[in-house]
Amino acid sequence: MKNKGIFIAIEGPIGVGKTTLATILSNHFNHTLLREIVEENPFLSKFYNDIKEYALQTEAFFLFNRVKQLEDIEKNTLSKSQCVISDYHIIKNLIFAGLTLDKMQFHRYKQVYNTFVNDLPQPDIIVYLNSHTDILMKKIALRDRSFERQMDRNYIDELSREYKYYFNPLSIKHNFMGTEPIIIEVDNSNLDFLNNEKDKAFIINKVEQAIKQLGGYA
Ligand SMILES: Nc1ncnc2c1ncn2[C@@H]1O[C@H](COP(=O)(O)OP(=O)(O)OP(=O)(O)O)[C@@H](O)[C@H]1O
Ligand SMILES: Nc1nc(=O)c2ncn([C@H]3C[C@H](O)[C@@H](CO)O3)c2[nH]1
Repeated sequence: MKNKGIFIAIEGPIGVGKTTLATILSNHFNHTLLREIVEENPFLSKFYNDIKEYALQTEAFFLFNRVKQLEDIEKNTLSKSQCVISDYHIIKNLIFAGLTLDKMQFHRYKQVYNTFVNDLPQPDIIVYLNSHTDILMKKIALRDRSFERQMDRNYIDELSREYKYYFNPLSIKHNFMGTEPIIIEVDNSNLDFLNNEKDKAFIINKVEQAIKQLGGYA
């Protein structure tokens, strides 16, 4: 078992069920839950009204918040051999920024991203969730966050496509700063981790297997 705590991240497009699954897993394993900030981002509702105009501020805010959260989690939790389950991976900054920034902005943003992310803790295991766009749109509508009410189906479609690109097994090492986390890819279009015990046991078992592979204890 490594000296540091195991770091597990859940990723996938908007509304796929990251926070739901991260909460279930952190309760099951009794690990620290790291949740992304959402409502605290002062640009998000303006961003959804005018993506081009507010993209740079929005992406910068998300990036620096996540950098701070991950620095804190390294100092206060992982370095003390405690495990963490996070409802995001910092790679999502690149995935979103690649869609929302113009070419020159994205080029500069990537330089800043690389500078900061190099020193941050990297997850050992990533659960990558994906679902059909129809299902994502339905979940987003059911959750009914005010700033997501006009969510563009094409935006969700493009995001899902970008996620597939970033999580393509052939480009993992390149896209994840040279690291090779264990990736558990699950299409949860027809799974319900929250209400169906069999589905919940299925995903917990997958994570337990990955932890064993790392030589750790769940
Ligand atoms: N397996 C599931 N079956 C049915 N509904 C689900 C399931 N998982 C999550 N939900 C519901 O879908 C909505 C989105 O879930 P959640 O907030 O966990 O997604 P998320 O990926 O964290 O979203 P975001 O990207 O916006 O942070 C919530 O209303 C949640 O209750
Ligand atoms: N533009 C942009 N960049 C990000 O890094 C990012 N991370 C999350 N989000 C949006 C998606 C959900 O509406 C909501 C909750 O995930 O916040 C983001 N939007």
